[in-house]
This record gives sequence, structure tokens and C-alpha cells, in this order.
Amino acid sequence: MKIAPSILSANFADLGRDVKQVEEAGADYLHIDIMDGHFVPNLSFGLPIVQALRPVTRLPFDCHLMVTDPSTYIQPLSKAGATVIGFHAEATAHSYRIVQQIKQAGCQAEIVLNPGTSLATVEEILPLVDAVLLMTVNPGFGGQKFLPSVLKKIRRLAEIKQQQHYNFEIEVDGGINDQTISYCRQAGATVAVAGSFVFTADPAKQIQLLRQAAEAEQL
Ligand SMILES: O=C(CO)[C@@H](O)[C@H](O)COP(=O)(O)O
Ligand SMILES: [Co+2]
Repeated sequence: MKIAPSILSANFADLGRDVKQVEEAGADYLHIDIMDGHFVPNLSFGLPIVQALRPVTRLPFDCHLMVTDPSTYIQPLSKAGATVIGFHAEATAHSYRIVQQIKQAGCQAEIVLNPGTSLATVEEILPLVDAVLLMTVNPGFGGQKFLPSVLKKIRRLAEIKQQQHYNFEIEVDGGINDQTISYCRQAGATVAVAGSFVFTADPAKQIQLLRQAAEAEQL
């Protein structure tokens, strides 16, 4: 299972150091939560932070857009060095077009679903996307409690992926720790985002705990 530390819980006064720490600890992606204060009731950071972090690390950037108008962020994010661009299905009536725009910009396309949004909303674009991110908390804040009701949706998505021979990653985001990661892996998730679990203690040790928990179930 791939691990994507979310810098929302990092020390903003020492962001470069925290990013280097998770890279050295073997993280697979850097998860960057971009919020506009409208789509979610919180503001985080935007392009200048993505640009400033690009020279600091070789980690692929998984940019999670929690904004009302994701299409305006695609070109600038691609230029700033984003690898994956994730947008919320709830934010647009034009998810097909946005997926095309992300790919034309040379990035990988990720569709994100809130806990209350059905998989049926994205069925038609599943063949096109590189990742589906299922929120396991309500978006907007770090440090919330994992919602176990989303496990059923992860299982259903994993079934569809297998039946249709799709190739996308199944990513989970919110309340991931060394217990919930194994529930998610068993349900079929392939990428886990973790913010507060990684950054509120020694990141290297926390990433190791996540890996152990995810791999233990595979034996
Ligand atoms: O997208 C979000 C929150 O909206 C996340 O990526 C959080 O940053 C995850 O934080 P934890 O729940 O792991 O503390
Ligand atoms: Co996120």
C-alpha cells in the first residue's frame, strides 16, 4: 500500500524540513490539501506553497483540490509541478471535461468523493481516471475521526475495478492511523493519506507503523 503524508498537519513554520523527513522515511507521495474557504469552511494554502516545495523534494505531489472552481487551478498546478490533481465530484457538473483538462496538462487525474456521495455519480468516468479518492471524513480539516461507513464504498469500488479491469488507484483520506489503514487495505484501498497520525509524532516512526499495519494483513 502506498503512503501519502498530508502536509495539512505538518509544521508550517518548518515545512521544508517536515517534507524532507517524510521523503527520507519512504513516503510514496506528498498529499497537498488546497482549500478555498468556499467549497470547505477552511483555508489552507495554494500555488505558492506548491511552487516553493517543488525544489525541496522528488516526491510526487498529490494535490487535493477542495475548491469550488477546480478547472482554474489545473494549468497553474501543472506548471508548479503537480503529479496528480484531484478534484471533488461535488464541485462540478463537468467532471469529464475536468479529467480531460488534467490529462492534457500532463498530470494524472483523480476524482474525489465526499462520504455522502454515491459511486454512481462517477461511474461513467471510471475508465478515464488514474485515481479515485474516497474521503473517510468530511473534508476541510485534519484530525477527524475515520468514518467506518465508507468501508462499504471502498469494497464496492474495488469490486468494480476488478470486474472491469480498471487500473486506477483507490485512495482513502481522513482519520487514517495504524488501525484504520488495515481496514481500508482489506476493503481494497491502494493508497492511504495520513496527516495528523504522521506529523503529531516522529514522522519516520509513524510511517513505519502505517506500513507494518498495512503489510501485516497481507501475510
Ligand atoms: O483532505 C483532508 C482533509 O480535508 C486530508 O487530507 C487531511 O489532511 C487528513 O488529515 P488526517 O485526518 O489524516 O489528520
Ligand atoms: Co486531502
